[in-house]
Formats: sequence, structure tokens, C-alpha cells
Amino acid sequence: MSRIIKGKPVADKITEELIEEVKELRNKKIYPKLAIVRVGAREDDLAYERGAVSRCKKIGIEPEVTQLPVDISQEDFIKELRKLNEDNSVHGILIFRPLPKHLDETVIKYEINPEKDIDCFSPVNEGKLYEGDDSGFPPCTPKAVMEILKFYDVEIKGKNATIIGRSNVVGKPVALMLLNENATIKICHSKTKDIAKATREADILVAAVGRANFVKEDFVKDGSVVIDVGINVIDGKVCGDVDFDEVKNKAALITPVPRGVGSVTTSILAKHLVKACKMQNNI
Ligand SMILES: NC(=O)C1=CN([C@@H]2O[C@H](COP(=O)(O)OP(=O)(O)OC[C@H]3O[C@@H](n4cnc5c(N)ncnc54)[C@H](OP(=O)(O)O)[C@@H]3O)[C@@H](O)[C@H]2O)C=CC1
Ligand SMILES: Nc1nc(=O)c2c([nH]1)NC[C@@H]1CN(c3ccc(C(=O)N[C@@H](CCC(=O)O)C(=O)O)cc3)C=[N+]21
Repeated sequence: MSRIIKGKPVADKITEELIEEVKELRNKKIYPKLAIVRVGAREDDLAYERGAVSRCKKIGIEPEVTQLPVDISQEDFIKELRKLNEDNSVHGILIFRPLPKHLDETVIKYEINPEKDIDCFSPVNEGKLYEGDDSGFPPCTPKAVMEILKFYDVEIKGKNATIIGRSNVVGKPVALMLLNENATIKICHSKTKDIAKATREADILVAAVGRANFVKEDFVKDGSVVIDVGINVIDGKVCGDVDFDEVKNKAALITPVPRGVGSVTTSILAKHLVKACKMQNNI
């Protein structure tokens, strides 16, 4: 039977520190504000929005959601983004990804002000992440995964880590962060042949696919650590990428969904927002 490693204690620790920091800022009449940009109404975006808005309120950060139609043109999207870049009351901007296919992320990412880019969309922050320069903003979810591993004393050095998913938001950066901590990494994606073979050798398995119950018992090595990043909504219920009932008998440690990685992601997001706010106020 696995030990279930929840996100809550990790998120609570970060949240408590931030409550104090924000109190001090508010005493100085500085009011941290997060702008969230959502195009359409994807279920996973809505789950993030709920989590992020309630986390911000708990901490004393003002959340502001800009909701845009799913068929918005690239030109209009960029106009909205420029407004937020120029708005001095906004300290950080989170754009939910993936964006609909007709919006070109490779163009849009050059538009976001890197100083407000608290989830590593801008090539400036991507470059810093690649270089291991921590003056920028690494992406929140990969950072949340690393914080969970650290909190529960999981050794990374010398371990085999397999990641399913290679997006710029989760898969690729989490692989880079695990590599920086001296894991040996393998990245799987939709063109990978025999994913189960690649994941069975993993001491640490990170699932970021976006498909409910994708990871079955035969994907998992006995005694491994399974981190489920996926957020899927089935019949109105949030579930991950891992078939929890099957895998719970094999893994040593496993994160649940909900109340796993997602709750830590929102607290890292809040931490980045406070960092951006302080930088913009020369604190
Ligand atoms: N808990 C949290 O805090 C967060 C959760 N998420 C969730 O994590 C999941 C992944 O998010 P994100 O990375 O943004 O999603 P993307 O859709 O951008 O990427 C999904 C990745 O999974 C791969 N993939 C899709 N289908 C298969 C398959 N059948 N076999 C193997 N690989 C496959 C894709 O491969 P290819 O590249 O070849 O297309 C791609 O690399 C989503 O459920 C999202 O909601 C995301 C961010 C934060
Ligand atoms: N640029 C970008 N970065 C992301 O990190 C990103 C994104 N776009 N698009 C959408 C996905 C999804 N995602 C979630 C994060 C937290 C919760 C979260 O807080 N979940 C709570 C439950 C929330 C609820 O359902 O009410 C939990 O797991 O306990 C959910 C989903 C981040 N994503």
C-alpha cells in the first residue's frame, strides 16, 4: 500500500509565509495584484482559476480574471495582453495554456513583459530556466513538483526519472529541473513506442499527459514515487492521469488528485506574484 503524499502541508507552509509578506506590503500601501487571462473555458483552466483565486484571497493578493472568447483573433489577444503589461496596478500575468491552436504561442510569448511573467512564458524566463539562473520565474507546476519531492525527502540524485509529457508548461521544464538535481531522465510523448517499458524503470514517475487513468499498474515500478500532475474533469469530478486504484498498490509514494500538485502550484504562483510585486517596487 502506498503512502499518499498530499500537497496541502507543502502549500500551507508557503501560504503562511506569504500571508506575513503581503501584510508588510499592504502596510506600505502596496497592493499585490494578479491578472489571469483565460481564453474560452477549458475544464483544467477553470480548475486552476478556482484554486488560484481562492489561494490569492487567502493571502491578500487581488485576483483579476480577463475572460476572452475562444475565437479571439491573435491581434486582439495581443492588444489585451499589452493593456495588462502597461497597467501599473498589475504585478503578474498568468496566461492559461495551451492556447487555442489559432493563437500562435511562439509569437505571443515575446509580448508578455518578462518582469510580470510569473509562469515562465517569455523566452527571457525560459532562457534563465535553461541556464539555471534563478533571477527569473521558473514555471509554477514543475517548481511545485520539486517542492513536493523536497518536502517528503525524496532522493533525486542518481535516480531514474521518467516524465510523460513534453509541454513547455510541465513536461520539458520538470525534466530539466530533475536533471539539474542529478536524476537520469527519460521523456515520453505521443510518438513514444512502449511507454510502459520506459516508465517501469522509473524510480520517480511524473505524469503530465492530460488523459484520465492513463498510467496503469504495469507502468509502475514497485516502490517508486509517482507524481500525478494531470487535471482531468470526468462527470464533473477532478481526477489525474494516474489510475490511482491500480497504482496505489505498487508505488511507495503517490500524490492524489485533487489535493496534490495543483494545490502547491497555486501557492508557487502566489509566491512568484509577491516576488514580482517586490521587484517592481524595488523592495
Ligand atoms: N496540477 C497542476 O498544477 C497542473 C496540471 N496540469 C495538467 O497536466 C496535464 C498536462 O498539461 P500540459 O503539459 O499543459 O498539456 P499539453 O496538452 O500541452 O501536453 C500534453 C503532453 O502529453 C503528451 N501526450 C498526449 N497524449 C499522449 C499519449 N496518448 N501518449 C503519450 N503522450 C501523450 C503530448 O505529447 P506530444 O507532445 O507528442 O503531443 C504532450 O507532450 C493536463 O491535464 C493539465 O491540465 C498542467 C499544469 C499544471
Ligand atoms: N500557463 C499555465 N500554467 C499552468 O500551470 C496551467 C495552465 N496554464 N493551464 C491549466 C493547467 C491546470 N492547472 C491547475 C493548477 C492547479 C489546480 C488546482 O488548484 N487544483 C485543486 C482543485 C481545484 C478545484 O477543482 O477546485 C487541487 O488539485 O486540489 C488545478 C489545475 C494548471 N495549469
